[in-house]
Amino acid sequence: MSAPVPTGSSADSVASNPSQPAAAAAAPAALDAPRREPPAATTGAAQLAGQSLTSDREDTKKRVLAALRRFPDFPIPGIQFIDILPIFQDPKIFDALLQVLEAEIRETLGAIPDVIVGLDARGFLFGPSLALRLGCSFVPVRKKGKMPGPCMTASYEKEYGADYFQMQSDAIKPGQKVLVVDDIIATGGSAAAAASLVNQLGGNLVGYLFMIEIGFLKGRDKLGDVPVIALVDSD
Ligand SMILES: O=P(O)(O)OC[C@H]1O[C@H](OP(=O)(O)OP(=O)(O)O)[C@H](O)[C@@H]1O
Ligand SMILES: Nc1ncnc2[nH]cnc12
Repeated sequence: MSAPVPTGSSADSVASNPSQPAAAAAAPAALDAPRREPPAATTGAAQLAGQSLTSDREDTKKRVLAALRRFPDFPIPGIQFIDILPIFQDPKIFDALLQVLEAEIRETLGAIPDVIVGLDARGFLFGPSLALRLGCSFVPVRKKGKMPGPCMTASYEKEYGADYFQMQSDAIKPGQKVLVVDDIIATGGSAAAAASLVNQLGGNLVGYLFMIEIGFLKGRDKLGDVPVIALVDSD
């Protein structure tokens, strides 16, 4: 059942799976190049650049948290609804968000997925943009009855109700690496249903990505043993 979301927006935690390898970005050195330490000035510059990337990322998380609006008792009594739409009204925040999400995917997965699966409807707001940045496909999971042709269906329960998700039966090729993307993970019911559809289609689920995690609902416990990236925790 539902519990109200705390009103505070203090923490800005990344909930990446720490067991995953970071993407090694450095290009391999030429085989016949002599080995030598980089000059101290280069090391210092690289460190500064790294620090600046980290602080940019923390800054983006703070801006995302600050942009959220909270509405009590929507869509039903007892739910505090987190409204993400202001993020998309500000192109600077939206762009910074995409940049950080892309970096989180590259670092956590260490590879680019073949397909981003976005969940109806708010996963459609940024899933296709992320797919373009990564150079991978975008495939939607939609609420039942919206798509033509043969579809697979999964029922699920979420924080404020129950519903059915569908995917077109040929949307994913067997073995494709799939990342499930959505705006918010609350109870995890929606994301778990999307994962079951991906599995039914023969996809290889490599992880999940959320902008926001409502941590106290412990939705990630439903998601099994793949990396779960959540940019900020709303608790
Ligand atoms: O973790 P859960 O408890 O499953 O809840 C999370 C889901 O709920 C919201 O979608 P909603 O079904 O309200 O659809 P919408 O995007 O069309 O508003 C949200 O966008 C997630 O998809
Ligand atoms: N509290 C919440 N706010 C916004 N979207 C949600 N989806 C599930 N729970 C939600």
